[in-house]
Amino acid sequence: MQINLQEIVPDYIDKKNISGSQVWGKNIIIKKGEHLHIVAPSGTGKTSLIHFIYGLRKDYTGNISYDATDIKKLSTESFSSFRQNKISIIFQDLRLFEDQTTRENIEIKRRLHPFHPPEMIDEMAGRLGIETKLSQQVKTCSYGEKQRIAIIRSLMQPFEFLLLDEPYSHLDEVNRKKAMDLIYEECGKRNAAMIFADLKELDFLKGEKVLTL
Ligand SMILES: Nc1ncnc2c1ncn2[C@@H]1O[C@H](COP(=O)(O)OP(=O)(O)OP(=O)(O)O)[C@@H](O)[C@H]1O
Repeated sequence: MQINLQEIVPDYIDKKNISGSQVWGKNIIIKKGEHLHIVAPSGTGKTSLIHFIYGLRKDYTGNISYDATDIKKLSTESFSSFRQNKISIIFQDLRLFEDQTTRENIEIKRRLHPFHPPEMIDEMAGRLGIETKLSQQVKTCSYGEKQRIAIIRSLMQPFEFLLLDEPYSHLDEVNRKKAMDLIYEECGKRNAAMIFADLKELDFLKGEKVLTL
């Protein structure tokens, strides 16, 4: 399966102002197993693009298709069930259940569409240094801890595409590296593609495909 971006331009951007963009108005194909980094300053549309690809927003011209299926033509219900096995996401605003514990937040996702056994939650929490937070309510965790919870939650389901919207903004370099290693490993297990949006190119990502908005 592949994602095709065909001449996407958000409705709120004047087409006259996209000439410098490597994404808006261009044709881009993202295939299984590929890693694409979208690097752009604040307010240039990274979140919009991620939400377009995830099917949450349709306020753009152009077409986004998964293989031959144009996502604007899918009903909300059919795209939602398509996503369950094909697309996972880490939202910039994380969208965790604040009154539930870390483990509950991750386990809900794991149970809905299992890819890993429950023990994997402990293993991943240990790798990312939040094993002591598993029984703690999410609302009492720091934002950097919440980002790690959202990362682990996103890795519980099967997927062919993983969308990441500034997932490391509150993580120090050591924790970024640990999280990135885990994400790479999990994408590798599924031969999944990764689309990663961030403000700047991270040092350890150099050498991969980078496009600016
Ligand atoms: N429906 C809309 N109408 C008008 N402007 C919009 C709309 N949606 C987004 N924008 C504007 O488009 C720009 C891009 O927003 P977006 O959240 O996609 O940027 P971003 O690159 O993810 O920013 P950040 O790095 O700060 O999170 C912003 O200036 C935002 O105000």
